[in-house]
Formats: sequence, structure tokens, C-alpha cells
Amino acid sequence: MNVLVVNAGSSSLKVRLLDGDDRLTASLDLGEWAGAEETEELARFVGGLRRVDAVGHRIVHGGAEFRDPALLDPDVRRRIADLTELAPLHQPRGVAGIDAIARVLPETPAVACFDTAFHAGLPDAAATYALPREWNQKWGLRRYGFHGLSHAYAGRRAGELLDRQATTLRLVTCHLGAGASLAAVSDGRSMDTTMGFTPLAGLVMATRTGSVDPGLVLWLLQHAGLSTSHVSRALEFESGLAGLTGGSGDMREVLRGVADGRPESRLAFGVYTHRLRREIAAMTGSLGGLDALVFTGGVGEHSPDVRAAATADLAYLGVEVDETANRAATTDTDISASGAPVRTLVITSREDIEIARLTRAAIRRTRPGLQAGEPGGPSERGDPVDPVSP
Ligand SMILES: Nc1ncnc2c1ncn2[C@@H]1O[C@H](COP(=O)(O)OP(=O)(O)O)[C@@H](O)[C@H]1O
Ligand SMILES: CC(=O)OP(=O)(O)O
Ligand SMILES: [Mg+2]
Repeated sequence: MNVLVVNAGSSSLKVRLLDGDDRLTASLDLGEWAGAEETEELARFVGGLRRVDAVGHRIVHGGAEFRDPALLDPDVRRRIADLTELAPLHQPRGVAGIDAIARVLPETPAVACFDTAFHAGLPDAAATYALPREWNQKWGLRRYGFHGLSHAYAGRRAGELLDRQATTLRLVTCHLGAGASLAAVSDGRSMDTTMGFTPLAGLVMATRTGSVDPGLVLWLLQHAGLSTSHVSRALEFESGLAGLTGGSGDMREVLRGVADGRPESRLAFGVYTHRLRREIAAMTGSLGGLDALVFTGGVGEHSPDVRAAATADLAYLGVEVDETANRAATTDTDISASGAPVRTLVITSREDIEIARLTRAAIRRTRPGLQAGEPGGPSERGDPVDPVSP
């Protein structure tokens, strides 16, 4: 089954066509997304593809209702759009992707795959905020968690690299892109994660603040004379690395500033990696131990400096990185020091493979009568007919 994967993130749109063996056969990357020009470019690209059997969309927020991938129809699309206020930065881009592809491929089945789904089974103690109980019930306030497609893929791939069943591993997966989050993964399931009710919580990100004292936000609103929309814009777009350096939020720029001896770049790098190291350690508290630490996402894959700083002083957890291997890592590598009790891995983020896998499974579930050899038929690739939880 050829699956067209559409991944609308906060900083980019990535479109990939994967064949039945997950081989990448076409791709398009758009930096900006959801303007008229890009929508036209996307339509041209999709119109030129030879065979698309199914479409898989990354949707950031599934709310309380979507715990599994969902076959798209007008009702599902509307329910996804209704979740916009929970992820105002991301959800409209996902919906724009659904609409843009539906115009070019109106007959092709499409599946929504949710960032939140991997975390839907978080233990209650990890998912629940200590707020008035009625609020939690009335508004569905809880830790949803995000980047689940990336965390799930990284967890499974770590099992392959270590030649161990994912079900016997305790992992901390670090998705470090423009947005960033950690997951504590045990037996292939998410036990904890740093993002929360929205993708604003947790780690320091490119332009997002990550967690701050809620009392600080109240103080800004009540005593600093700032409007809600001003504070909201600042926390989403003018904070994080960009806020601390006054620059773009791109880690490469921060690293150049560090090399040039700029004090604000050094502080930004210090704040980013301090939070990261602290949260990695915190995640191990939710696992009761650690077998492997995984770095993925643009920063996690490409920055040996961030990996080195994040793991410095974690030897007490068994994490020790081989500096030569760390510097040389390109893709899917073990960078642990020999004899380190915990393996440290670098894994290229392949949300596209995860989305394609879930899309094939969702389509097979709705069409149990598919014959072997048909697009999507059971024996076309090694996937099990029934979806397996990651
Ligand atoms: N060589 C590099 N060194 C450090 N950071 C990098 C490097 N290459 C890319 N990055 C970072 O990766 C980020 C993008 O990560 P990515 O996972 O592709 O983004 P997204 O969250 O949009 O999916 C950029 O903000 C950039 O800072
Ligand atoms: C959920 C989220 O933060 O996604 P991204 O990293 O694509 O912004
Ligand atoms: Mg991303």
C-alpha cells in the first residue's frame, strides 16, 4: 500500500510518499505552510504522484475522544477542527493539510494519526493535574502529551537496534525539534511525558518557553499590565531559545553564538540543556530505572553538543556517552561508552513510517475483506493485519 504522509508541524510541512516496504519514493518539504502559494505547490506535487492508495495525516491534538487513528470523513474532520483551541499553533495546519489533500485526491481514503494517542494510556497519577476535581471532569483537563508518533517510532526502533523486544525496555525518548518533549516508555507504553494539556509545557523549545511557574503567568496578567493575547504570543513565539538570545530559536544559531563567546547564547544553551538533563532524570523516576536513552528530532539527531551537555553528570544513572562516537554519529547509532550500563542511542525521527504503519492498519481494519495482493491486502508487506499497540 503506497501511503502519502502529511506532517504539518509548527515550523514546517513535510510530505512523504512511502511504498509498501516503507521506501521513500517522493518527498516535499515546505518551510512555511497554509498560505495560498504553498497549498498550490502541495496540490501540484500530489497531482504529479503516480499511485497513492491511502493518505495518513499527523494531527497534533486528539483531545479526549481520539485514542486511536481515525478514518477521515466530514464528521471526524469537524471534530478535529473543534480541538483547535487546545493547540492553536498546530491544529489549523493539520486541518489545512486534510482539506488540501482531499481536494486533489477526493476518492483516496485518509486516516488521521494523533500525536496524543500514544500517551492516552498514561497512568492516572501521571496524567492528572492537582486541580479542583470538577474542573478536570468538566473541561477534560489532563496531561495529553504530544510527539507520540515520534516517541513510539523511536521506542520501537531502539528495540530493533538493541536487538531486544520493545516490551522489555525502559526508555527515555528525547524528541528535540522546534517543539521538544520527553517520554518515559516502559513495555512500549508511555508512562510519563513532559508536555501537558497543551504543547507549551515541559522543555525549553525554539520559541516556546516550556514550563514556567503558573504564578508568574498570573503576575504578568495581573500586575505587569499585559493582555492575555500578548502573554500568550510571548510564551509561544517569543520565548525559548529565541527569547533568551534575541535571535531565531534555531539551535545552530545558538551554537554559533556560543562559539563566538556571546554570553546570551551561552546562557540560552545552559538553560536549554539544564532543563533537558533535569527532565531526563525526572523521567527515570517514573520508570523505576533506565535501559536506554534515545535522542531524536532535528536537534537530537544533529547536535553532539546538546547530547554531550544533556548527558554530562548522568553517570549516576548509568548513562555514559563515548565522545568520539557522539561526534561521529550520523544516523541510528549507539553512542554509549563501552561498558556503560545504559545504552544511549541517536535515532532519526521517522514519524512518516509510524504514520504509514498506523494508516495501513486502520484501513485494513475497516476493510477486513481485502485480498492478498490488492493494494493494502494482507500479504503485501510484513505488517500484521491487526494493528498492534506500539
Ligand atoms: N546540525 C544541527 N545542529 C543543531 N541543531 C540542528 C541542526 N540541524 C537542525 N537542527 C535543529 O533542528 C530543528 C528542527 O528540527 P525538526 O525536528 O526538523 O523540526 P520540527 O519540530 O519542525 O519537525 C531546528 O530548529 C534546528 O535548530
Ligand atoms: C506538538 C509539537 O510541539 O509539534 P512540533 O514539534 O511539530 O511543533
Ligand atoms: Mg516535528
